[in-house]
Amino acid sequence: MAADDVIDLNTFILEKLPPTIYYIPEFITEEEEKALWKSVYDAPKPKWTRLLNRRLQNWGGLPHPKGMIAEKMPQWLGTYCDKIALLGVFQDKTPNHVLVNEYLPGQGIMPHTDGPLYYPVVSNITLGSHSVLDFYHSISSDADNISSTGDTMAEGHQVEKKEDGNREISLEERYIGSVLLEPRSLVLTMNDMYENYLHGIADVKKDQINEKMANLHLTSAVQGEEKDRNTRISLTIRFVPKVLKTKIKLGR
Ligand SMILES: O=C(O)CCC(=O)C(=O)O
Ligand SMILES: [Fe+2]
Repeated sequence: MAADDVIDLNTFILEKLPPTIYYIPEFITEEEEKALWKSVYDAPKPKWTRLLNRRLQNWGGLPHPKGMIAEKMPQWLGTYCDKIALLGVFQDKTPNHVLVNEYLPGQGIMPHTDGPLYYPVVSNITLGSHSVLDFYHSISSDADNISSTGDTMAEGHQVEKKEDGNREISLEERYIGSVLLEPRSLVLTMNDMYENYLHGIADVKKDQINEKMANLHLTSAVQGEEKDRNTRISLTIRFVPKVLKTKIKLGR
Protein backbone atom coordinates (compact mmCIF):
# COMPACT_ATOMS: atom_id res chain seq x y z
CA MET A 1 0.00 0.00 0.00
CA ALA A 2 1.71 3.20 -1.11
CA ALA A 3 1.85 5.98 1.45
CA ASP A 4 -0.74 8.24 -0.16
CA ASP A 5 -3.20 5.61 -1.31
CA VAL A 6 -6.72 6.20 -0.11
CA ILE A 7 -7.96 2.92 1.32
CA ASP A 8 -11.45 1.90 0.26
CA LEU A 9 -12.45 -0.33 3.14
CA ASN A 10 -15.28 -1.91 1.15
CA THR A 11 -12.69 -3.85 -0.85
CA PHE A 12 -11.43 -5.49 2.33
CA ILE A 13 -14.58 -6.52 4.16
CA LEU A 14 -14.69 -10.24 5.00
CA GLU A 15 -18.15 -11.31 3.88
CA LYS A 16 -17.88 -14.87 5.21
CA LEU A 17 -17.77 -13.68 8.82
CA PRO A 18 -20.39 -11.77 10.85
CA PRO A 19 -20.23 -7.99 10.52
CA THR A 20 -17.82 -6.34 10.61
CA ILE A 21 -14.26 -7.35 9.99
CA TYR A 22 -11.83 -5.87 7.46
CA TYR A 23 -8.49 -7.36 6.43
CA ILE A 24 -6.08 -4.99 4.71
CA PRO A 25 -2.96 -6.68 3.33
CA GLU A 26 0.31 -4.72 3.12
CA PHE A 27 -1.04 -1.88 5.26
CA ILE A 28 2.57 -0.98 6.05
CA THR A 29 5.74 -1.38 3.97
CA GLU A 30 8.63 -3.74 4.75
CA GLU A 31 10.71 -0.74 5.82
CA GLU A 32 8.02 0.37 8.24
CA GLU A 33 7.73 -3.17 9.55
CA LYS A 34 11.49 -3.31 10.19
CA ALA A 35 11.47 0.07 11.92
CA LEU A 36 8.53 -0.88 14.15
CA TRP A 37 10.17 -4.21 15.02
CA LYS A 38 13.36 -2.39 16.02
CA SER A 39 11.47 0.16 18.13
CA VAL A 40 9.63 -2.61 19.99
CA TYR A 41 12.89 -4.36 20.87
CA ASP A 42 14.68 -1.05 21.62
CA ALA A 43 12.09 -0.26 24.32
CA PRO A 44 13.49 -0.29 27.87
CA LYS A 45 13.33 -3.73 29.53
CA PRO A 46 10.78 -2.60 32.19
CA LYS A 47 8.28 -1.78 29.42
CA TRP A 48 7.74 -5.53 29.03
CA THR A 49 5.10 -7.28 31.10
CA ARG A 50 5.52 -11.02 31.19
CA LEU A 51 2.35 -13.12 31.20
CA LEU A 52 2.22 -16.90 31.44
CA ASN A 53 2.34 -17.42 27.71
CA ARG A 54 3.54 -14.20 26.14
CA ARG A 55 5.09 -10.77 26.74
CA LEU A 56 3.48 -7.41 26.17
CA GLN A 57 4.10 -3.67 26.25
CA ASN A 58 1.44 -1.09 27.13
CA TRP A 59 1.70 2.31 25.47
CA GLY A 60 -0.51 5.33 26.11
CA GLY A 61 -1.36 4.36 29.70
CA LEU A 62 -3.00 1.49 31.55
CA PRO A 63 -6.75 1.22 30.80
CA HIS A 64 -8.75 1.18 34.04
CA PRO A 65 -12.50 1.28 34.81
CA LYS A 66 -11.98 4.62 36.61
CA GLY A 67 -10.12 6.05 33.67
CA MET A 68 -6.73 5.74 32.05
CA ILE A 69 -3.94 7.98 33.23
CA ALA A 70 -2.73 8.94 29.80
CA GLU A 71 0.95 8.73 28.94
CA LYS A 72 2.40 10.33 25.89
CA MET A 73 2.34 8.06 22.85
CA PRO A 74 5.81 7.76 21.33
CA GLN A 75 6.06 9.05 17.78
CA TRP A 76 6.90 5.61 16.32
CA LEU A 77 3.44 4.44 17.38
CA GLY A 78 1.61 7.76 17.13
CA THR A 79 2.19 7.71 13.37
CA TYR A 80 0.08 4.56 13.09
CA CYS A 81 -2.60 5.81 15.49
CA ASP A 82 -2.95 8.77 13.10
CA LYS A 83 -2.88 6.58 9.99
CA ILE A 84 -5.63 4.35 11.37
CA ALA A 85 -7.69 7.36 12.51
CA LEU A 86 -7.77 8.43 8.85
CA LEU A 87 -9.68 5.27 7.95
CA GLY A 88 -12.64 6.75 9.80
CA VAL A 89 -13.61 3.67 11.80
CA PHE A 90 -13.02 5.52 15.08
CA GLN A 91 -15.27 8.36 13.87
CA ASP A 92 -13.52 11.60 14.85
CA LYS A 93 -11.34 9.96 17.48
CA THR A 94 -7.66 9.09 17.28
CA PRO A 95 -6.53 5.87 18.96
CA ASN A 96 -4.71 6.63 22.23
CA HIS A 97 -3.65 3.17 23.34
CA VAL A 98 -1.38 0.53 21.83
CA LEU A 99 -0.78 -2.92 23.22
CA VAL A 100 2.30 -4.64 21.82
CA ASN A 101 2.09 -8.43 22.07
CA GLU A 102 4.99 -10.76 21.36
CA TYR A 103 4.17 -14.36 20.48
CA LEU A 104 6.84 -17.01 20.06
CA PRO A 105 5.89 -20.11 18.05
CA GLY A 106 3.54 -22.14 20.26
CA GLN A 107 2.24 -19.06 22.10
CA GLY A 108 -1.24 -17.61 21.70
CA ILE A 109 -4.02 -15.75 23.44
CA MET A 110 -7.08 -17.45 24.85
CA PRO A 111 -10.48 -16.60 23.39
CA HIS A 112 -11.80 -13.35 24.88
CA THR A 113 -13.62 -10.14 24.11
CA ASP A 114 -11.83 -6.83 24.49
CA GLY A 115 -14.45 -5.51 26.86
CA PRO A 116 -15.98 -2.17 27.83
CA LEU A 117 -12.83 -0.15 28.57
CA TYR A 118 -12.35 0.47 24.86
CA TYR A 119 -14.31 2.15 22.12
CA PRO A 120 -15.74 -0.91 20.33
CA VAL A 121 -13.34 -1.00 17.41
CA VAL A 122 -10.00 -2.77 17.46
CA SER A 123 -7.17 -2.60 14.95
CA ASN A 124 -4.24 -5.01 14.82
CA ILE A 125 -1.05 -4.68 12.80
CA THR A 126 1.02 -7.86 12.39
CA LEU A 127 4.83 -7.82 12.25
CA GLY A 128 7.31 -10.63 11.60
CA SER A 129 5.37 -13.86 11.33
CA HIS A 130 1.91 -14.77 10.17
CA SER A 131 -0.64 -15.97 12.71
CA VAL A 132 -4.26 -17.06 12.71
CA LEU A 133 -7.01 -15.22 14.57
CA ASP A 134 -9.91 -17.53 15.44
CA PHE A 135 -13.47 -16.40 16.20
CA TYR A 136 -16.09 -18.06 18.40
CA HIS A 137 -19.69 -17.51 19.37
CA SER A 138 -19.85 -16.22 22.91
CA ILE A 139 -22.18 -18.26 25.14
CA SER A 140 -24.01 -15.13 26.10
CA SER A 141 -23.65 -11.46 25.33
CA ASP A 142 -25.07 -10.70 28.79
CA ALA A 143 -22.41 -8.71 30.64
CA ASP A 144 -23.37 -10.37 33.95
CA ASN A 145 -22.11 -13.63 32.58
CA ILE A 146 -18.69 -12.25 31.88
CA SER A 147 -15.81 -11.67 34.24
CA SER A 148 -12.25 -10.52 34.06
CA THR A 149 -9.41 -12.89 34.87
CA GLY A 150 -6.02 -12.30 36.42
CA ASP A 151 -4.08 -12.98 33.24
CA THR A 152 -5.84 -10.34 31.29
CA MET A 153 -7.03 -7.72 33.77
CA ALA A 154 -4.31 -5.24 32.96
CA GLU A 155 -5.43 -5.37 29.35
CA GLY A 156 -9.10 -4.97 30.14
CA HIS A 157 -9.92 -8.29 28.58
CA GLN A 158 -13.08 -10.16 29.37
CA VAL A 159 -13.15 -13.91 29.64
CA GLU A 160 -16.37 -15.77 30.14
CA LYS A 161 -17.26 -17.54 33.33
CA LYS A 162 -17.47 -21.25 32.83
CA GLU A 163 -20.97 -21.87 34.16
CA ASP A 164 -23.77 -21.25 31.70
CA GLY A 165 -26.89 -23.36 31.78
CA ASN A 166 -26.50 -27.08 32.18
CA ARG A 167 -23.94 -27.88 29.57
CA GLU A 168 -20.69 -26.29 28.70
CA ILE A 169 -20.60 -25.80 24.97
CA SER A 170 -17.15 -26.67 23.73
CA LEU A 171 -15.01 -24.09 22.01
CA GLU A 172 -14.90 -26.35 18.99
CA GLU A 173 -18.68 -26.13 18.69
CA ARG A 174 -18.57 -22.36 19.02
CA TYR A 175 -15.87 -21.85 16.38
CA ILE A 176 -17.10 -19.84 13.39
CA GLY A 177 -14.00 -19.13 11.31
CA SER A 178 -10.57 -17.56 11.17
CA VAL A 179 -8.54 -14.80 9.62
CA LEU A 180 -5.01 -15.43 8.42
CA LEU A 181 -2.88 -12.52 9.59
CA GLU A 182 0.05 -12.00 7.26
CA PRO A 183 2.96 -9.72 8.15
CA ARG A 184 2.28 -6.01 7.51
CA SER A 185 -1.48 -6.53 7.45
CA LEU A 186 -4.10 -4.60 9.38
CA VAL A 187 -7.27 -6.19 10.69
CA LEU A 188 -10.21 -4.10 11.93
CA THR A 189 -12.89 -5.68 14.12
CA MET A 190 -16.07 -3.84 15.10
CA ASN A 191 -19.86 -4.01 15.49
CA ASP A 192 -21.34 -7.47 16.12
CA MET A 193 -17.96 -9.10 15.66
CA TYR A 194 -16.47 -6.94 18.41
CA GLU A 195 -19.41 -7.09 20.81
CA ASN A 196 -20.71 -10.63 20.52
CA TYR A 197 -17.89 -12.90 19.43
CA LEU A 198 -14.71 -14.06 21.10
CA HIS A 199 -11.34 -13.95 19.38
CA GLY A 200 -8.20 -15.88 20.19
CA ILE A 201 -4.98 -17.32 18.81
CA ALA A 202 -4.24 -21.02 19.27
CA ASP A 203 -0.95 -21.86 20.98
CA VAL A 204 0.43 -23.88 18.08
CA LYS A 205 3.68 -23.82 16.11
CA LYS A 206 2.19 -24.31 12.66
CA ASP A 207 -1.07 -23.61 10.88
CA GLN A 208 -2.98 -25.59 8.30
CA ILE A 209 -4.34 -23.18 5.72
CA ASN A 210 -7.98 -24.10 5.10
CA GLU A 211 -11.32 -22.84 3.83
CA LYS A 212 -12.35 -21.63 7.30
CA MET A 213 -9.98 -18.71 6.74
CA ALA A 214 -12.25 -15.96 5.53
CA ASN A 215 -9.58 -13.83 3.87
CA LEU A 216 -7.57 -16.28 1.75
CA HIS A 217 -8.36 -14.27 -1.39
CA LEU A 218 -6.48 -11.34 0.16
CA THR A 219 -3.39 -13.36 1.17
CA SER A 220 -0.48 -15.13 -0.51
CA ALA A 221 -1.43 -18.45 1.10
CA VAL A 222 -3.00 -21.42 -0.64
CA GLN A 223 -5.43 -23.93 0.78
CA GLY A 224 -3.83 -27.10 2.08
CA GLU A 225 -0.51 -25.39 2.76
CA GLU A 226 1.14 -25.74 6.16
CA LYS A 227 2.84 -22.64 7.54
CA ASP A 228 5.36 -22.61 10.38
CA ARG A 229 4.99 -19.75 12.82
CA ASN A 230 7.94 -17.57 13.77
CA THR A 231 8.05 -14.77 16.32
CA ARG A 232 5.15 -12.42 15.75
CA ILE A 233 4.69 -8.93 17.15
CA SER A 234 1.21 -7.47 17.04
CA LEU A 235 0.21 -3.88 17.63
CA THR A 236 -3.32 -3.72 19.03
CA ILE A 237 -4.41 -0.14 18.49
CA ARG A 238 -7.53 1.13 20.29
CA PHE A 239 -9.24 4.19 21.70
CA VAL A 240 -9.83 4.45 25.46
CA PRO A 241 -12.64 6.99 25.91
CA LYS A 242 -12.25 7.46 29.66
CA VAL A 243 -9.02 9.31 30.35
CA LEU A 244 -8.14 10.94 33.68
CA LYS A 245 -6.68 14.41 33.59
CA THR A 246 -4.02 14.48 36.28
CA LYS A 247 -2.82 17.62 38.01
CA ILE A 248 0.60 16.13 38.51
CA LYS A 249 3.12 17.77 36.25
CA LEU A 250 6.65 16.53 36.04
CA GLY A 251 9.39 19.16 35.71
CA ARG A 252 8.33 22.73 35.11
O1 LIG B 1 -2.25 -10.34 18.76
C1 LIG B 1 -3.35 -10.11 18.25
O2 LIG B 1 -3.47 -9.91 17.04
C2 LIG B 1 -4.58 -10.07 19.10
C3 LIG B 1 -4.34 -9.43 20.42
C4 LIG B 1 -5.61 -9.25 21.18
O3 LIG B 1 -6.61 -9.86 20.95
C5 LIG B 1 -5.64 -8.27 22.27
O4 LIG B 1 -4.59 -7.71 22.62
O5 LIG B 1 -6.73 -8.02 22.81
FE1 LIG C 1 -8.34 -9.01 21.98
